[in-house]
Amino acid sequence: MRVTEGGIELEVPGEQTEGVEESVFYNPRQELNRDLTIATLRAFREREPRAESYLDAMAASGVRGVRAAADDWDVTCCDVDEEAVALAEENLERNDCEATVEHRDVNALMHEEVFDVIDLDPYGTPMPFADAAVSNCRDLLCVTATDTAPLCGAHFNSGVRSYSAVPQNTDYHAEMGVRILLSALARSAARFDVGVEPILTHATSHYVRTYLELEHKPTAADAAIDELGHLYHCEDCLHREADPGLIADPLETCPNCGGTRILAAGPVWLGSIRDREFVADVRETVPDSFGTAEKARELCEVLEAELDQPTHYDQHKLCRNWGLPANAMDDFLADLREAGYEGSRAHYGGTTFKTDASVAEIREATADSLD
Ligand SMILES: C[S@@+](CC[C@H](N)C(=O)[O-])C[C@H]1O[C@@H](n2cnc3c(N)ncnc32)[C@H](O)[C@@H]1O
Ligand SMILES: [Zn+2]
Repeated sequence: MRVTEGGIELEVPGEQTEGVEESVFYNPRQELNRDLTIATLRAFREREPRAESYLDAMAASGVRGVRAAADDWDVTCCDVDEEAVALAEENLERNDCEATVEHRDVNALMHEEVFDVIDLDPYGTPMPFADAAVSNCRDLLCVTATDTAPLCGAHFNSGVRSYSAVPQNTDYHAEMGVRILLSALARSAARFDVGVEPILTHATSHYVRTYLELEHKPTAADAAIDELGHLYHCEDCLHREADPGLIADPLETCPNCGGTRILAAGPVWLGSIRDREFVADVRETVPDSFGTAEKARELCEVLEAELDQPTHYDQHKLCRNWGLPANAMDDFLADLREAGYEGSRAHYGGTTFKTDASVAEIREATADSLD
């Protein structure tokens, strides 16, 4: 079947069912991910004009590589699957794009060649590719993780194995995934004296995507490790605390409700998940012609305003826990701000928000409007 995306045309094996293209080599549900990738590459090149080479490490149909090549990146597409490689070659040719195509295990390729930008887009966890990628990527590492159940603690053992960290299943599960992934990538990079700075990260429908600016310097690696810490979460009242540093000092009793059902997670990334200015640049770079332009810009806008507190709340879950009806999110946030706290929406869902107020303070600040 023929697919058009971001101004390029692809031929992929598969069928269109009810308007949705289904193919092992092309996932239409990742178009937002790819549109944001291209916008990020454009914004990043403005920031780092030296960046020229882009490795589409798991090319499949070659869609990322073709789109990057159409934008004048010096592209290498790699895939271990023979059919995928043939397809990527066809799709490059169909769009008059030039790129090097490699049929091999991308871990071997990354250990042999250095790239300015590496894009990891595997099925499931990216961690088997992290060492080769962080040590052989010069400037920008783009990573997708689709194994959200292990990342958020729903598949606990698998999460511990893949990420060498303890995830916990909480009401902020997608954000738990973001922070577990960033922690594991920061620790992988640190082993090669590389520091990571997440300049854009989002959790969207069953995947996490992050863009890490790399600095090859021991002190930068130390700075990234300084962003790690632990989270303690009360299962009874949803009170949570962030504990910076690698040595955990877990809460035994909840300071809010006195409960003892406390979950401890970590090491997680407690730092910022994006650079506000960079995200604004990405938003301004998204052209109207992209299929997901509106969604991509909206996501950037929310990310720009999102507070840096390491865990978001879900207004509906809080209200349910309190046995109170939820009101409009804007009124709820206005109450928080009126009481002197910071409050923002969060990109994890329509009822999610961030604040510097504790659960008890949120309840007090919003009580009059909810009763
Ligand atoms: C999720 S798909 C990539 C989708 C594509 N990047 C896109 O945006 O549509 C994952 C691809 O990784 C390839 N792959 C898996 N292990 C690999 C390895 N070790 N080296 C290179 N490619 C690999 C698979 O063959 C598959 O085509
Ligand atoms: Zn509690």
